[in-house]
Amino acid sequence: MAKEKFNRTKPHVNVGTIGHIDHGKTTLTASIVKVQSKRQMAKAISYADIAKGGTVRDDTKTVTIAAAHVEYESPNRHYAHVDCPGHADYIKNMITGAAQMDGAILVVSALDSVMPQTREHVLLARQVGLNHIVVFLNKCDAVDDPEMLDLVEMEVRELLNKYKFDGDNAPVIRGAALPALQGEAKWEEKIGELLAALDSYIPEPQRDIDKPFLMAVEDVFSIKGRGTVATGRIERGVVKVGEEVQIIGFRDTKKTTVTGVEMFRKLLDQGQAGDNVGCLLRGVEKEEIERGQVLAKPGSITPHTKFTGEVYVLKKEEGGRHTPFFTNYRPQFYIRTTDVTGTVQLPEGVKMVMPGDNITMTIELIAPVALEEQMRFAIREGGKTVGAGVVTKILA
Ligand SMILES: Nc1nc2c(ncn2[C@@H]2O[C@H](COP(=O)(O)OP(=O)(O)OP(=O)(O)O)[C@@H](O)[C@H]2O)c(=O)[nH]1
Ligand SMILES: [Mg+2]
Repeated sequence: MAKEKFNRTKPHVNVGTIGHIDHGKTTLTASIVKVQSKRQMAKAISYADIAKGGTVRDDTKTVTIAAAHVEYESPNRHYAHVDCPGHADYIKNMITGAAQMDGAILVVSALDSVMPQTREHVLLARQVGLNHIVVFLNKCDAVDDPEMLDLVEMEVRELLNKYKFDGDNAPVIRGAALPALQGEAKWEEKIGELLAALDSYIPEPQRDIDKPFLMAVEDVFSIKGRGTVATGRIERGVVKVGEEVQIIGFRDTKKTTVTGVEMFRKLLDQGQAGDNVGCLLRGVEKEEIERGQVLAKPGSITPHTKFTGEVYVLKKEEGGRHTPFFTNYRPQFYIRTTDVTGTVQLPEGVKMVMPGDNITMTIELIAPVALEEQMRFAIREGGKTVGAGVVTKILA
C-alpha cells in the first residue's frame, strides 16, 4: 500500500467520543489513532496519555474542562477528536461547546447496552444541536451470541430515534477497541469501517466565512466629518463596502449601509470572519448604536427575549455560587459582548439548583437581543461567572 502523508489540506471535521462510563471511549480513541498511525495518518499516542488528557477553557473563559484532543486522518479528511475523562466533563463540554463537535461517536458496550449516561449524552447532543451520531458497539470480542448484538443494536437505534436522531439509518459498527489497539487485524478492520462511516455520515461543516455576516458590536466611535463607526470581531460571513446590514438588539431593528470597513486604520473593500474591524455606518448617530447589539445581514437573525437554555452551574471550586438558586433567580446573561438581566424559571417539580448541577431552564430577558438556537452564553452575578449555557429553543 502506498504510504499517505499526514497533511492539512483535507477538510477538517471535529468529532468526539460520548457514552457511558467504562464503555470504552478512551480505548477506542487510542485504537483509532493507533490504527491510523500504521497508515501514516496519525501520530501515535498511548491510552495512558489520552486518559491523562489536558484541559481546555470554553470561549467565555469560564469553565475548565478536562479533555484529551487527538488528531487523525482518513483518506478524505482530517479529524480533531475530543475524549473527556469523566461524565461531568462531557456535560460541561457539550453545554459550553469548549470543543465543539460536528458529529459524535457514541460508544456503547455490547456487554451492557444502553446505560444512563448513554441516554444523557444523546439527549445533550440533541439539545446542543449535534445532528450526526455514529455508533460504535464496543467489546464485541466479549460477546459470542449474535442475537445479543442484534438486541443491543436495536436498543441503541430506539434511543437515537427517541431523541430525534436518525436511528434507522445511523451507522452502527460492531467492533472491539481493545483488541484493535492490541493489533488484531479482524478488529483493526472495524476501525477502518468506523472511519469510513464518519467520512460518509457526518457532513462537512460549513465554514464560518460562508455563513451570513454577523459582528457583535464592542465599541462605538464618532469620527468627525465621516460618521459613526462600530467596531468588533466579525463572527461569521463577509461584509463588503456598500452592503446593507441590520442593527439588532435592545431597540427596534434598524437598517443601514456599511460605507467603509477598516482594519488597523487601513481601508478595506471587505471584512471577513475572524477580522477585527470598524464598520462605518450611514445615517446612524453615535447614540443609536451600542455594545451588545449586532450588525448582521438583513433577515439572518432576529431579536428575542425568551428562550429555553441548558445550563451548567459552576461549583464553588470553579468560582461559582456557594448556594443554590430558585425560580425567579435574576442574574445577568452575558450574550456575545454584554450583560443583560433576565429571570429564570425552573422546570416544574424542580425546587432549586445546586452549584455543579446541569439544568434546563426558561429565561426571560428584560431587553431583546439577537438570539438563535445553539448560541452559547454565560450567567453572571456582579461580573463574576456562575454558569454557562446554550440556547436550546427560542420561545419569544
Ligand atoms: N473486552 C473488551 N474490553 C474493552 C474493550 N474496550 C475497552 N475495554 C475495557 O473496558 C474498560 C474501560 O475502557 P475505557 O476506554 O477506559 O472506557 P471509557 O469509556 O473511556 O471510561 P471512562 O473514561 O471512565 O468513562 C477498560 O478496562 C478497557 O480495557 C473491548 O473492545 N473489549
Ligand atoms: Mg475514558
